[in-house]
Order: sequence, then C-alpha cells, then structure tokens
Amino acid sequence: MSDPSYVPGLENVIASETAISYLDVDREEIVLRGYELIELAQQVAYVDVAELLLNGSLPDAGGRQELERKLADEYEMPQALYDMLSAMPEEVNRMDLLRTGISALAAFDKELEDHSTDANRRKAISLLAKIPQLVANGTRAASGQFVRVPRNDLSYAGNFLYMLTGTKPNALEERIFDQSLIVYSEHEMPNSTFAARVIASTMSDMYGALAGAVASLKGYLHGGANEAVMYMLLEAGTPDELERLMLSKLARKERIMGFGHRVYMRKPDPRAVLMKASLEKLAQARGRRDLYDKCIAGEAVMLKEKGLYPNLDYYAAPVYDLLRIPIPLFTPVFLAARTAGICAHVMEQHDHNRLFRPRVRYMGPRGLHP
Ligand SMILES: CC(=O)SCCNC(=O)CCNC(=O)[C@H](O)C(C)(C)COP(=O)(O)OP(=O)(O)OC[C@H]1O[C@@H](n2cnc3c(N)ncnc32)[C@H](O)[C@@H]1OP(=O)(O)O
Ligand SMILES: O=C([O-])CC(=O)C(=O)O
Repeated sequence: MSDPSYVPGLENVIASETAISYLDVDREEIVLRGYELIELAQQVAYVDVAELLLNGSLPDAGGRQELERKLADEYEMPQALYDMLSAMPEEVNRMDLLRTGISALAAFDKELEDHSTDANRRKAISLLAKIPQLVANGTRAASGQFVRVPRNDLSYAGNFLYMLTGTKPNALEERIFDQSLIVYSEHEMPNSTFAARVIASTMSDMYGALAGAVASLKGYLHGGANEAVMYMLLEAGTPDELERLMLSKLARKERIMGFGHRVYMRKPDPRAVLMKASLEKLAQARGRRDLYDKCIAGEAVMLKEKGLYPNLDYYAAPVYDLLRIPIPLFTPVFLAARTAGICAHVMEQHDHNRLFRPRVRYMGPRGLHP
C-alpha cells in the first residue's frame, strides 16, 4: 500500500459529506441547512433551530407547538437516574456527571438498538427534553437537594434558565440565553461532533455517541474553555489587571482561553461578535459595564500581541456569569445546546454510514522477537 498523506490533527481534511452545516470562512458565514446561523439567532428560537437540525426545515407555528408538546411528553426523568447521581461525590465534575447521566439514559430506552431515522429523531427529542434537567438537576441530586421540575408555562430556553438559577428570567435574560443556545447548537465538524460520528459509524447508539461527545467537549481546548475564560476574568479585577495577567501568560507561552480557532484561525468568529453585543446589553441592564470593559481590554491585548480574535467561549462565559449560571455548568450548558447538532450528525451518520477506520504512519520498530 502506498503511504497515504498524513495530516496531524486532520487539519482541513474533509472527513464527511453533510447537509447539516458548513463554516464558510471566506464569507464569514456559518451555514445551517441553508440558513445563516447569526440570522437564525436573531430571528427564531432554539426549538426552531433544533427542529431545523433534526428535521431539515424550520417549523411553522403548528410545527413548533407540536415539537414543544413532544418535548413536554418527554420531560419525565427516571427516578433511578437521580438516585444513581445522588450517590456521586458532591464535588464530581459536572461534565463527568452529565456523561454518566446520558450514558445511563440508554438503559431506559426501549428502542435503543433501533437506528432508523424515526427512532433516532425520537431519541433526540427525548435527549433535548432531559439533558437540560440533567445539567440543572444533576448537581442538585449529587448534593442531596430537591430537583426542580420543568415549567410548562415557560419557553424551552426560559425553562432551562429557570432550572439553572431557580429564578424565572426576564425577557432580556431569556432572549440572550436563547440566542446563546442557538449559536452553540451546531458548528460543522468540531472534535466532539467528529467523536460522535466516529462512534455512530460502528452503528452504536445515539447515547453512546453523545456520551463520547461529552468527553470530548469537556477538554479546555474545546468546550471546557468557557469555564476557563470565566476563571481568568475573575482573577483580574480591572482591565489593566487583565492585560497584565494575559501578558504574563503569553510570556510563559501559555494559551489564553477563549482565543483562536482551528477553522477561523485569524478571522473573527461571527458567534463571538453576537455574544459580545449581548454582553454589552446585559452588562448595561445589570450595571456591570466593568465586566464588559474588562472583556474588551482582553480582546485588544490578544489582537495586538497575537493577531488572534475571541471565539464564542470568550463572550459566552461573561454572559452566562451575568445570567447567574454557576461556572461549573457553563460547559454542560454548551453540551445541552449542542445536543441538537450532535444528534443530527448521528442521524446523518446512521442514515449514510461508512465505518471510520483510518490508517497510521508507523514509526515504531519492526523485526523484534520475544
Ligand atoms: C467553542 C470552541 O470550542 S472554540 C475553542 C475553544 N478553545 C479555546 O479557546 C482554547 C484556546 N485556544 C486554543 O488553544 C487554540 O486556538 C485552538 C485549540 C482552539 C485551535 O488550535 P490550533 O488550530 O491547533 O492552533 P495552533 O495551536 O496551531 O495555533 C497557531 C498559533 O497560534 C497560537 N495560539 C492559538 N491559540 C492561542 C491562544 N488561545 N493563546 C495563545 N496563543 C494561541 C499558537 O501558540 C500558535 O502559535 P505559533 O504559530 O507561534 O506556535
Ligand atoms: O468548531 C470547533 O472546532 C469548535 C467550536 O467552535 C465549536 O464546537 O463550537
């Protein structure tokens, strides 16, 4: 066999054909089933985007009601699952808790091994109903607190934020959180989606593929960055302190969380631009201009020193902080939002499967004998 070309990190390698999404970096557009992600975030709700991702088209009013009804039908959580989570140490990492919870949900799915499009869509809707509860209540179960039940009088995003904070959000908070879920919902072929598709390509089930994606997303080079950004922002009290902190990290050749991107490289992440505007509005409403100013200062340092732009995580983190979401739940919220996208990819993989099985460039010895 001739030596196939080796591309470390599969950078720019086309690994799948997809009709779900595409990052058009030249045009600075994120395409979701033909629509532009930022326009969707400005005009529709997360449930509409979930329907678009899973079903291929945006719902009309009746379609949205139908989806909301199906979600409500799937709200009930197995008590055994909460019992299991309550046996976990209180300080368990929230992504590990989520991964365990998603994995355990498989045990309660009577059509687990049915990978047809219809069965996979039902699984995806069930996961969209249950994962926000796992995120919000997993922590509560692990620390022995009562769990919150979803409120049918709130929107999907409004209810999720209510379950995270215990307080009914106002209209601005709900809209900004909904937009954040939309911009986190899907992003072509990041490490987590690739991990899910690799797992699904053995015709393994959706829960397993999603659990694998959770493990991938936890890492700080990927979804874990939004939590790391917030800890960095809290470490510096003022814009000047943030500048000094960043410069000292750069001098030690450390990476600054929330900056750079494998695909955008040295171009702006359109999602970060939207979240920055949301942060400004929220900071204004909360009298927290100081936080916004600090973030702007950090952005300027990175552009000057490294020519790097912020990615979505840089501005989602302070937005989530102002929405009073606990920091250890920032990455779980990212995963909850990404559930729609990842499930769509698992469905597409199952529907048009080709087993992923690459080769290696062998660098070890040969000809040894025991
Ligand atoms: C929603 C998301 O998941 S977005 C990603 C979230 N992750 C982060 O924010 C973590 C911080 N960012 C990073 O570590 C990187 O930018 C990644 C992992 C996202 C992408 O990395 P790669 O595509 O592998 O970029 P690569 O490592 O080749 O970086 C190219 C250059 O930019 C530098 N660079 C990239 N990102 C950063 C950063 N955040 N801080 C400092 N320098 C950086 C690298 O050191 C490298 O410099 P060099 O050419 O002088 O060696
Ligand atoms: O695309 C990537 O590699 C990471 C990312 O921004 C995301 O998953 O939202």
